[in-house]
Amino acid sequence: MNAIDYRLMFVTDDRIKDDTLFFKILEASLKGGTTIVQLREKQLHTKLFYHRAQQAKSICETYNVPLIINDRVDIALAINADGVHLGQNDMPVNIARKLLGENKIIGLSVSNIQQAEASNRLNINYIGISPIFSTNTKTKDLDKPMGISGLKNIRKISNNPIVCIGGVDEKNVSEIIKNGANGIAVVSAISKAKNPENAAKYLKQLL
Ligand SMILES: Cc1ncc(COP(=O)(O)OP(=O)(O)O)c(N)n1
Ligand SMILES: Cc1nc(C(=O)O)sc1CCOP(=O)(O)O
Ligand SMILES: [Mg+2]
Repeated sequence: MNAIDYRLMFVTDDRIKDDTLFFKILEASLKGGTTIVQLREKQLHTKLFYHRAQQAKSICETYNVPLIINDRVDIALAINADGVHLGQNDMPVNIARKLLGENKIIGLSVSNIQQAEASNRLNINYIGISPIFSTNTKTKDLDKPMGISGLKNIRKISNNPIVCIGGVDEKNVSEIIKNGANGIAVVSAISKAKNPENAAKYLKQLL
């Protein structure tokens, strides 16, 4: 697998139901310099998720940016996505790896130091510190924010690239990177911006 650029992960916003707007924002984020996209749909039926994934893949390919799928290994396989992002309660990493093969990206959420330690023994490509700060975007199953001190502790022991998610915006991105993260993952900082392309550009400049 080529080296993956984890600097700016745009996580799509499943609050946006209108497909035209959804893909307009995705494309704007790519024009602004998003380096990797995570398609996250918590409510869509499988068929609609699959169609969104297909269209997202074709857009990402135009920009030569990898696309990973949140939670759903089956959708990732169906569209030949570049990988998946898994949480602690999603499909076990070893099974996902068997299904996807060695050349796909697997990201895993970690919310404490024990999970970060355990993740060193897994065949993954990056960890997502989840959440780094508080967020209104995800309301269910959200762990306590780890903050910069949590990031520092995990940086000391982790063998994996680190991507931070949760409440990340232009005000805190520099501090996150200074303290050892390889990248940030954002929903609202791009999807809720008046101009998503400029928002992505600005975040990218700060990285
Ligand atoms: C980069 C990144 N890190 C963490 C998460 C959270 O994943 P998960 O814990 O599975 O929660 P859901 O996103 O599925 O609600 C993430 N999506 N991306
Ligand atoms: C999808 C997701 N997972 C999180 C976790 O901590 O597990 S926080 C989150 C949403 C992040 O949205 P925003 O950039 O708008 O704060
Ligand atoms: Mg999940």
